[in-house]
Amino acid sequence: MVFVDRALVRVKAGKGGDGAVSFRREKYVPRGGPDGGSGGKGGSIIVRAVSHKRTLYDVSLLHFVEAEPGGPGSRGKRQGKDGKDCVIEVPVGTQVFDAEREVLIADLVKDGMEVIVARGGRGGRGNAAFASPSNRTPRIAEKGEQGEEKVLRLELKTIAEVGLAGFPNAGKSTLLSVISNAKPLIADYPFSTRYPVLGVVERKGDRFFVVDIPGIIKDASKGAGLGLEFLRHIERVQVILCLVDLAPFYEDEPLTRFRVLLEEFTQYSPALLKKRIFVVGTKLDVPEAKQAFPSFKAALQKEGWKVFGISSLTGEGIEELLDTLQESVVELRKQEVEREPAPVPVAEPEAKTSRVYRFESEFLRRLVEEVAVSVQGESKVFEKQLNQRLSESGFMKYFERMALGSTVEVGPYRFYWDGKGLKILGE
Ligand SMILES: Nc1nc2c(ncn2[C@@H]2O[C@H](COP(=O)(O)OP(=O)(O)OP(=O)(O)O)[C@@H](O)[C@H]2O)c(=O)[nH]1
Ligand SMILES: [Mg+2]
Repeated sequence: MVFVDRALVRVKAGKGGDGAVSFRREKYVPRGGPDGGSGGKGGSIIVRAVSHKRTLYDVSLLHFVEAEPGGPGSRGKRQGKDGKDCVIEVPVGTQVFDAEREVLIADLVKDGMEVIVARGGRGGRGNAAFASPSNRTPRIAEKGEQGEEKVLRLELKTIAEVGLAGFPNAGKSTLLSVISNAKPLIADYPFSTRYPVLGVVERKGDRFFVVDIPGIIKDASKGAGLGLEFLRHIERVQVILCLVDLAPFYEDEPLTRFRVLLEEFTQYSPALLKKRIFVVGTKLDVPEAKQAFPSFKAALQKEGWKVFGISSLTGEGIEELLDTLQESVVELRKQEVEREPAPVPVAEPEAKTSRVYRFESEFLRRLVEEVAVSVQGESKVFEKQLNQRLSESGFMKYFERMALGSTVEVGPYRFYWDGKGLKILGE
């Protein structure tokens, strides 16, 4: 598998089909009326997140994607065929940007989430639609509308709760192989891991994701080693484990290596330091490592760090580490729900064209459900109460950036934005 986490692709939605000019021709009807049908709608371009993909490699080879045009209208008021939508599948965690305007269109953080990035053009009306008492034989029909066109920048930022960071050879991949289903490459030479590897830890009826990234060395932020390129993949984790090899094969002291690691984090993005960070001394089965551990731990504890000692070989300390990790993950997940609203996909600032926005927000879904249950099918009352609650919760401002007529999807509910509030969307 070739790992690629960025891609640029130009997309063009299908043109709408042209409307037809035609007149009814039947025996014994000398001058039949206009019967030219409308053109079909052009296909749209959709970007969808799927869990079985791990890389943007194939997408990066696409360069240009175009959806099918709508078919032309024809006689007998027959409408043209709609063009097929074109779906670009990307890994979960892909952010979709409009490259020309540098705005985030969507952040596809869950399996199955999708966004329409370019809408197909509307079909043109046929001459049947133009008949009026003053013009019974219109010879005009509309052309189909052009499909939207965009340049997309796709950027994959792995979604995982826990990230493993450390110098090359620290034992990151070995730990991942012991605690999760992943089978990463393990080797005694530096930079054996060349791209992020995701593993699932299943335990005590729960599961969480851990991502292993290539080793980091001094001056990585200036391009040394594999550079800080891959730190992007721990930007979204909740907990970072800093693995420090305590076996005596390095020039620097373990403490020094830990500080270098923190310094490289700072260079990349100070936000990383705001995450929960645990220090993990590794390879305690090696006698020298075992010996070095107490003073290493004491020194860091004095500064307020939480420190663990493990051996992936014997399993020492692993259960204790996992217990704490799981507690943290559960706790931080709860906080996340409380911290909402933080809707995704992100609405564009002052979007001009209407589109479908799917909000994967637990908070919003609950709010809609509560109102729905309380008013029991009275749609006018439902809309009124819903919009009131949305204003109170501060959610309304997200919708205000959308173009008029945009569709808003929340769980199984669909609405449209009428400029002031959400209205229920009938099929
Ligand atoms: N004795 C001992 N050796 C270990 C332990 N964990 C890892 N190793 C060895 O250390 C070497 C490096 O392990 P990896 O897991 O590949 O290290 P890494 O941090 O993923 O390295 P990079 O991918 O290069 O950054 C391998 O030879 C492992 O067998 C451990 O707990 N005890
Ligand atoms: Mg590795």
